[in-house]
Amino acid sequence: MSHTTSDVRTDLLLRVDDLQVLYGGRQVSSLPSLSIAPGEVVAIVGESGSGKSTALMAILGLLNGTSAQVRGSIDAFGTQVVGSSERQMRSLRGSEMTLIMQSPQASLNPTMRLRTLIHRALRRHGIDKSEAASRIQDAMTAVRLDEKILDRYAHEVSGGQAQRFAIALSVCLGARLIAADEPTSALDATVQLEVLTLIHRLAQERSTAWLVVAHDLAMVSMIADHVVVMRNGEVLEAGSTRTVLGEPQHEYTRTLLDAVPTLPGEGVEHV
Ligand SMILES: Nc1ncnc2c1ncn2[C@@H]1O[C@H](COP(=O)(O)OP(=O)(O)OP(=O)(O)O)[C@@H](O)[C@H]1O
Repeated sequence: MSHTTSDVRTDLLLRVDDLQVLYGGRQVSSLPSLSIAPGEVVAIVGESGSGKSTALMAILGLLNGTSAQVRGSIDAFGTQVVGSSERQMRSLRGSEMTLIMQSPQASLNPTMRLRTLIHRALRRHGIDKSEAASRIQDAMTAVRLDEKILDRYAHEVSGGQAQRFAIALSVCLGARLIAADEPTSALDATVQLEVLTLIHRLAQERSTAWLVVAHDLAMVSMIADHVVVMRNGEVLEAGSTRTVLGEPQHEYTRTLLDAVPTLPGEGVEHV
């Protein structure tokens, strides 16, 4: 994941250099270097307030035009996110890269059936009806959800189903990078494992890249290829998950690891 400026990789979907986010002159998040290629899962971990979500929001361009001061370079799909207009970012978000929230039910419009939501999203991105039907079928198969569920409203599905639906929506739109902010925190343990398995499978089978914010290292060890450990707005260590979690260099990472109870059962291969 780390690189030097001479190390040019043409397959990268995302490349971040010297990112800093400040509010009122105070640095709340920074990422010196991060890159993601197709099929890679990168996790940003750290305790509450360490700056994980802020980094994710900056990468998605969601801090552009806010009181946040964003410095550095974020190249997403060849577009420079820092300083981009909301119009430019909108065409990128929802097609090339999407965001999955902790609780998708809260962000899904409660007055519409899931089928309407998915059709509207596809229409907004210029996908016609016949193409939409085949994309929906493909995405629902990918996330292992029965298409019948599309006749329901968001409040009529479980948290796990809603999260799968949110992922299906991203798949439908053709997202090559899915950013996810604590995608399993609101789910119970068995369902968490199902969603992690799904993330892992989409990365493996469809080369979907993932940037996942998490505080749960058990989850990270199951799905992530690379991990970035943050504290107080700074990166403490970063590298392959095997190295960072297997031989943590920083006392803080060891503390986070000590806080992991036991890894939940099988279902996903450990990286
Ligand atoms: N709009 C804002 N204005 C001022 N400070 C902010 C703003 N948004 C976030 N912060 C600050 O930035 C810091 C990092 O917050 P962030 O939400 O990125 O942390 P986090 O690691 O994702 O935590 P959590 O796991 O609790 O979501 C915090 O100190 C927070 O108070």
